Amino acid sequence: MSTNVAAKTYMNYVNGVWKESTSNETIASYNPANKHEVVGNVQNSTREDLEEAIQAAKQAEKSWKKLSGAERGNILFSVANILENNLDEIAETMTNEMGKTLPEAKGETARGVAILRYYAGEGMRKVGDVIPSTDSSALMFSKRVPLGVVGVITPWNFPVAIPIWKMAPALIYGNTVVFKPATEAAVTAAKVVECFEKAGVPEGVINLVTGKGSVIGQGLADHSDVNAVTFTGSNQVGKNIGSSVAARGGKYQLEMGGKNPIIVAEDCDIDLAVDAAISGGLKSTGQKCTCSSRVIVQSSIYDTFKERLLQKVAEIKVGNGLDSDTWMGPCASEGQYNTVRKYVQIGIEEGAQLIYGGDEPQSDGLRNGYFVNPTIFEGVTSSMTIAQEEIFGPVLALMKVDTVEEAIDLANDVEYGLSASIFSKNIDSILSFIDDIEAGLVRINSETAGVELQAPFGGMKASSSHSREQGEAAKEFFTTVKTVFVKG
Ligand SMILES: NC(=O)C1=CN([C@@H]2O[C@H](COP(=O)(O)OP(=O)(O)OC[C@H]3O[C@@H](n4cnc5c(N)ncnc54)[C@H](O)[C@@H]3O)[C@@H](O)[C@H]2O)C=CC1
Ligand SMILES: O=C(O)CCC(=O)C(=O)O
Repeated sequence: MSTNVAAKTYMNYVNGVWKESTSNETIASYNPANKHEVVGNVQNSTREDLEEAIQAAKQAEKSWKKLSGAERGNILFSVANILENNLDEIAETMTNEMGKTLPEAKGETARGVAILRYYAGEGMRKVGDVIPSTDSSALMFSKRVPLGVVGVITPWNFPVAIPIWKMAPALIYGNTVVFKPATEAAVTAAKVVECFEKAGVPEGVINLVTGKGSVIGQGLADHSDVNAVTFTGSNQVGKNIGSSVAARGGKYQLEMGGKNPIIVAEDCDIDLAVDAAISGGLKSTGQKCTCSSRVIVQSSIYDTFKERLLQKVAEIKVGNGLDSDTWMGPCASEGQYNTVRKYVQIGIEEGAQLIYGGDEPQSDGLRNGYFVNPTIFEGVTSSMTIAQEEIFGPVLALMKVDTVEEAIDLANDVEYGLSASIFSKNIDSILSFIDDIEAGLVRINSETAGVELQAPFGGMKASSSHSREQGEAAKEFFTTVKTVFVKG
């Protein structure tokens, strides 16, 4: 464990108090644009720390759930205002900590504000239905009630939006939270939790415990006082969490990987499709579960599409996300950088043709960061590893097909089913795509990435545990239903 004394050390937040871990150890969170810069040190927490947080959350739930939805909503409105007032600082921390460009980080933080306001409003909306009883003198109704303590385990790629789209609905419906963020974004997470503290969220209602996934994340999954766990991250970790929570009868929700296709049909607006492949595939350095990674193009327009794509990709400026002319920042960590390099090598070895990138930018200012150039392969077939596995990097695989039917079959030929898009002006192709594509997010003439907070979000197949997040769908996960029968 390295502690950099020059960088600030961030504490856990347990029962309304910022406190050190009982381990007396911290973990450094590095700037991926400059691997020598420590953005902050976070607590390397122990199971003892976690136990204290879970018990605080359990205790706090008794009075938190007794507040009216409107009262809880007022507190979330306040969190939203405080986050908005601190937007620039939090966005800058995000860029420093995980590399996405400052405009993207600001956009994400503003989205966090909007999500908080959306769920604050939910506090005033209905939590049940009156159902006619067969007994005419009885009143029967359903009432949604909180689950109890919710464990929130989040990744580094959306360090503000993902924690907030899990914590805000958990809280508004009366649950309390123990939040374990990815270490690569834990400083940003601490700043988000500060907004909840400043808004007057009562002690124990939200708790932050940083540390290793195998200790704190698994500890949440295993603990019988944690009634539900919501997770976003890799498939491997997600599946383990799901089985651990299920084994003790808890509720779980997993949002995991994608291998999202964009189909480019011969009748489409090619320039729009090129822009969508670039924006959907390479923004955030390809580190979104909704990123386009397979570009499936009809053969009659393949050469034109490829030529325009190569022209546009050549204009991309890779650099530090804080620089105003940077379009694409670094990979978020050394591990992520190594993963991208590994997949580029596998692509070459398996016979795909590398037609752009695959290397690092050569500028002196970028040597200390985890930068890679945007990368394009062609001649990719469905059996290749780079057509099947989530890379989570700026790598596009071009695949050629003769018909839209063939394109849809190819698009479905992966274990994932998160997001998928088609570019076409033909209504028959569009309708077939809507019906036949195996994806939770179906996008027509629009890139695969892009999520609206008021709509259900989640995937089919191995991409999720089949529940949905965000919008009204969140109510399904964060509450359970009582059916009440009243007779005078
Ligand atoms: N679907 C998505 O949005 C994301 C997908 N990924 C995928 O996962 C790959 C690896 O990224 P990682 O950051 O390592 O993801 P990860 O799945 O290891 O980490 C996600 C969260 O789970 C926690 N965690 C790790 N091991 C755990 C364990 N054994 N028990 C409980 N919690 C645990 C982490 O600390 C973090 O908070 C990426 O290359 C990408 O393919 C990563 C981040 C987000
Ligand atoms: O595309 C988005 O805005 C959300 C993506 C996401 O949830 C993720 O990458 O984990």
